[in-house]
Amino acid sequence: MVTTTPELDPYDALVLVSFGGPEKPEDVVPFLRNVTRGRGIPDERLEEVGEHYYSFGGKSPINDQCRALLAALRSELDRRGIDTPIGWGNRNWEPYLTDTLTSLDRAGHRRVLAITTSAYPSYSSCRQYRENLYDAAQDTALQVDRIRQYATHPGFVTASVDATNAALDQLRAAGADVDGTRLIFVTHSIPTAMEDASRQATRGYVGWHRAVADEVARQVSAERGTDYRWDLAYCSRSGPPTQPWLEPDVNDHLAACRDDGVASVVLVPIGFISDHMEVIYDLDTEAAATAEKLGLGFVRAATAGTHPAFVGALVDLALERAAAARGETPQRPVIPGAEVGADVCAADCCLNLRQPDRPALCQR
Ligand SMILES: CC1=C(CCC(=O)O)c2cc3nc(cc4[nH]c(cc5[nH]c(cc1n2)c(C)c5CCC(=O)O)c(CCC(=O)O)c4C)C(CCC(=O)O)=C3C
Ligand SMILES: [Fe+2]
Repeated sequence: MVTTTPELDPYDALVLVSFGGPEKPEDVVPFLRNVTRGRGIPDERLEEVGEHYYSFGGKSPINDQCRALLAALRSELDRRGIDTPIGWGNRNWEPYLTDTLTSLDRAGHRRVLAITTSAYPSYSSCRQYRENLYDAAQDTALQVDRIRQYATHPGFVTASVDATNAALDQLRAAGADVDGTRLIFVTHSIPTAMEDASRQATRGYVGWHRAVADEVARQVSAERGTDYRWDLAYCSRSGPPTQPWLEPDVNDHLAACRDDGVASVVLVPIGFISDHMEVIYDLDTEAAATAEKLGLGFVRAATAGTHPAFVGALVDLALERAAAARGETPQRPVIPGAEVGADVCAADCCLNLRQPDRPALCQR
């Protein structure tokens, strides 16, 4: 029989919702087809991205990272005496979200709380997940809610602060004078039209990243007694060259930093929660090579991964969402001056510019 634990009532199941990635070389092309269906990405870009995967044996690290996060969430729930099951479903690869929700439905679950591996507003990181939840829940009796967009939660920021400090320590151990190190916060580029749409109902994709970057830099600066300068740069641009995307590209920005007299940099990938392909290829391979060529000291800080502050924050966010679903008014921790993410998005949140009428869950 399906039961609920009081803390998570009314939810009787949790589900981790992620992007998905190939497990072996034969998966790469079908995975890329799933991701890019109807998105107008040039073939050359797809071949290029396919090579990124093949250069790592055709396997993305993202699925193993989801398994590690699931195990960490399970331990944290157990530690708090919460025995609610937690499932896992992806948007673009096995285990597919549709199959996961179908099995939860067949097992008698009714109210499911989704935890996405994407922390910011924007069509790609918010609404697209909610559209996929809508589609996946279609033939079930499930009611699916989602934890709020969480990048501005203090626990997520703590993980990045620790990672930035560790990266600065590593640079110093290698002999760099880290007082002048530039912190370069990095996230996935998106089309500028998608950024504009994200500002309709929230402070936007860029605004959220700037708030997180500012707070990480502030905490790191305070702890180390040095006023660190920071910038926000972007990776993983795709789409046709005629379409404007957020800039500067991280590689161009490294050159600009060198021209500015900077001797070393720490790249802090605040846009991603784990070391998936964008991180290990676009940053650890490509940007690291650019830095090497420029003679810049370079360390890439860890992503949140299974940092205890991050895992604890996700469980806190689930409890917060459950309290709100019960009609209570929970505390909603947020970093200073930043926006609290929405549990239930506004109708015009992160609009789908291609298919404005496509239905999505977790909105008014
Ligand atoms: C904001 C954002 C996140 C962060 C939020 C989140 O985590 O969701 C993210 C994550 C990811 N993106 C990933 C992979 C890909 N993204 C692509 C394409 C695109 N991403 C976009 C945005 C984002 N993407 C956009 C605007 C496009 C253009 C096409 C479109 O408008 O949709 C393409 C197509 C080829 C290419 O163009 O690069 C691939 C293969 C993987 C898996 C990595 C792995 O396998 O380890 C992950 C975690
Ligand atoms: Fe992407």
